[in-house]
Amino acid sequence: MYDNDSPIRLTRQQSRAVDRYAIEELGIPGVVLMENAGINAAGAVFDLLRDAFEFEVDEENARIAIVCGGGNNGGDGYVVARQLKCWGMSPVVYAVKPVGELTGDAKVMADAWVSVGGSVVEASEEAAVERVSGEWQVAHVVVDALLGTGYGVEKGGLRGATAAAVRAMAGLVEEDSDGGAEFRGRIVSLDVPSGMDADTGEVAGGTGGGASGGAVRADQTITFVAEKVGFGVAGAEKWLGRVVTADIGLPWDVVEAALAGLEGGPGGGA
Ligand SMILES: NC(=O)C1=CN([C@@H]2O[C@H](COP(=O)(O)OP(=O)(O)OC[C@H]3O[C@@H](n4cnc5c(N)ncnc54)[C@H](OP(=O)(O)O)[C@@H]3O)[C@@H](O)[C@H]2O)[C@@H](O)CC1
Ligand SMILES: [K+]
Repeated sequence: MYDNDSPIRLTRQQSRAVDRYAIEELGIPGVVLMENAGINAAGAVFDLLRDAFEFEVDEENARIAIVCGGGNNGGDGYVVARQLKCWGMSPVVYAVKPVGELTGDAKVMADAWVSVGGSVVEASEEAAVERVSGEWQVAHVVVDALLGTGYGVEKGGLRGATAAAVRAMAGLVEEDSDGGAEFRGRIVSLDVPSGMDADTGEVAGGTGGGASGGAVRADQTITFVAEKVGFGVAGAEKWLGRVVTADIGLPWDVVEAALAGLEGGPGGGA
């Protein structure tokens, strides 16, 4: 974690520039950045678990569902799963894209999770998500690793199994507030609550959601490097919950050097 209290907010382009600078200029592989992101996020999940369920949950009985998308945000989720397993927990990964169809860094991390004996429940069709999401109801922590900075509302709302998974996660909280089936867990989003546009804070369909709209309503968002510009927009706090910033193994002066190379410099949108 940085000790500078996230002094700036990053655009999507700036987030990408930081990753690219580390990979291309400094020679730090993308999987190293992803491992750092995931291990720091796992630490924050562990802290949340301890703080929220101090007297009833230990490593062996913690029920953790990690819902992974098909991009690098999903890759972070597979790292969180592996790290929590190192610490004695048995998280279950739910994958909206089959592990065999992943590419790049996310594929490396998903394969690593399977190699260490981790379990993956594949739910790449909407009906499958609806079937398995009942298991999230009894989780202590549901980790949202579906979409990060790669999603924008200009893409026209959410598609397929991802849309169903976002609806199911939103439903956990809604049922709770309606006095229906009680969800006593916490929802943690990695980098950005899935469905929120990191640049504008917009959510397709607004608060009404709809079949292809809505976003995950997180209790906590663990965001990488720095907050995103969209987090500062009025109304965004409804989706974000408490925001925690996690580093990806890059000292702050390196982040500033990466941003200095972009038009407008490191000021971001704060
Ligand atoms: N080394 C690095 O770069 C690091 C990156 N990091 C992490 O990477 C994240 C950015 O990753 P990213 O760029 O892969 O994008 P991401 O947010 O996973 O979304 C892509 C996925 O979304 C899907 N999708 C898109 N639109 C959709 C829609 N309308 N409805 C449904 N699905 C839709 C799209 O599907 P496809 O279009 O391919 O079918 C694809 O599967 C960043 O937030 C941080 O968490 C950290 O680990 C630090 C190091
Ligand atoms: K997310």
